[in-house]
Amino acid sequence: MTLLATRGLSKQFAGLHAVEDVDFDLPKGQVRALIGPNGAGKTTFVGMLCGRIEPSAGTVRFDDHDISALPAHKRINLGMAYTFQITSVFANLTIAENVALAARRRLRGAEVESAVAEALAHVGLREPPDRAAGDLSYGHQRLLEIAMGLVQKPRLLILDEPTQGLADSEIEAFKALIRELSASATILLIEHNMAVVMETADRITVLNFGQVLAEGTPAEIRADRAVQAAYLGTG
Ligand SMILES: Nc1ncnc2c1ncn2[C@@H]1O[C@H](COP(=O)(O)OP(=O)(O)OP(=O)(O)O)[C@@H](O)[C@H]1O
Repeated sequence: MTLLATRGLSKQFAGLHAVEDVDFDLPKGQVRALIGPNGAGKTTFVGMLCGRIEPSAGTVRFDDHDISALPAHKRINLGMAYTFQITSVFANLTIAENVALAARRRLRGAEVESAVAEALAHVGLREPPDRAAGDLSYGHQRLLEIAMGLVQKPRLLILDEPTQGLADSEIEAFKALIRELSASATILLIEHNMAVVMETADRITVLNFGQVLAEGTPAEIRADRAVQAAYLGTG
């Protein structure tokens, strides 16, 4: 079953085709990586999926409903969660308070507390929960954001550059986390770290100049000449 689909999805910024005519299908349960050179349109594309960026043309369907006109918060209520390159944690709140805010979208009372603890344990953020989020390193703020996404028990989890700022050991733990999460959620992963992409993704979509250049398994993408030329700089 297809959980998320786009048709003809496009975005122009003052004449620049950031995303151009993208048809994209993400089956339920898949871990899909979205890769491409800097400026290929990845963040713009997911911004349109989430309702943060208004498309110039095209449609987005989620769970077979046309959500193209829905505002971002309604898409979250349908089961989409996302973390962005720019962290959106509240710096003055504690770690636990940040996750609790997200948890209250679906839970009340004592359930919030246990869900917060569970989500923090899940992402492996080993920091005191009463620490101010603003005091965390960039990488740990990214993990906190993932916990904020997870606590909402999303059906689709969109992660934009989640390993940026993480130490090597934390990246290893992150790979395991993705595999574990894929049992209960569909995942769309924008990631520059090719080891993470190759080891966690079921399939990879490659964007280049706003268009889909290739799509396939990690092995197919690794062997694709056009991808090598455009993305890896070897051809
Ligand atoms: N708000 C904006 N106004 C004008 N141009 C924009 C805007 N947002 C993105 N762009 C342009 O659209 C193109 C796609 O950018 P986007 O950030 O989506 O790429 P990306 O693949 O996510 O890049 P990166 O890997 O560097 O994050 C780029 O040329 C970028 O400069």
